[in-house]
Amino acid sequence: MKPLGQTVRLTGKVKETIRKLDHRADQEIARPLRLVVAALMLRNSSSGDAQTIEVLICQRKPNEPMSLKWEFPGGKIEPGETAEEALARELNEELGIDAVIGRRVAQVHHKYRNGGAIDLQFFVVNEFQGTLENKIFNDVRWSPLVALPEYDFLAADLGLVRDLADGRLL
Ligand SMILES: Nc1nc2c([nH]c(=O)n2[C@H]2C[C@H](O)[C@@H](COP(=O)(O)OP(=O)(O)OP(=O)(O)O)O2)c(=O)[nH]1
Repeated sequence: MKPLGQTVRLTGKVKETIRKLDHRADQEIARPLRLVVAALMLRNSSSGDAQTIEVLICQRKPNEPMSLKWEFPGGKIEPGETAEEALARELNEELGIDAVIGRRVAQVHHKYRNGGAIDLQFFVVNEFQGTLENKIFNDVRWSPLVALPEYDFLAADLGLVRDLADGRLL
């Protein structure tokens, strides 16, 4: 038996293997799958005879990660919450409204380049009480569905944005 405190010499290959394992463990601990919910808040707008469906979109602040990208209002599900409860809470915190959460229309799994993965569920919101207030965003706008691809959306949203603009989802 070696006495305690004696240094064990590791070969370069063993050191490399340990370094890789450590690195993988760090990533898994630091970056669990984030469960996120977001709202497709819809309204009808009419000009003349034409009816357009508009959706509420929000721009992230300049000092946040993924700054100035556009997204749909929402956020992470907290422990003990259902997806609908989490979304109602987020809409209240971000926009000051009491929303009626409608049907779930899409679910997206996305891996960001920094290694973070998200599971994103989208719910329709057609009804809410209260006055919309921008509490945390750089900008908040109603956009016609067809105009959504003009905005610089978060990568995880791009497929959904295309489907909404092409009339494939709603
Ligand atoms: N609300 C919302 N989040 C989205 C969308 N698309 C998308 O990739 N996300 C991501 C951005 C965030 O990483 C995460 C939402 O978490 P969050 O609302 O708590 O925002 P956050 O920036 O504080 O997140 P984090 O840095 O703490 O991870 O989901 C979207 O359309 N809406």
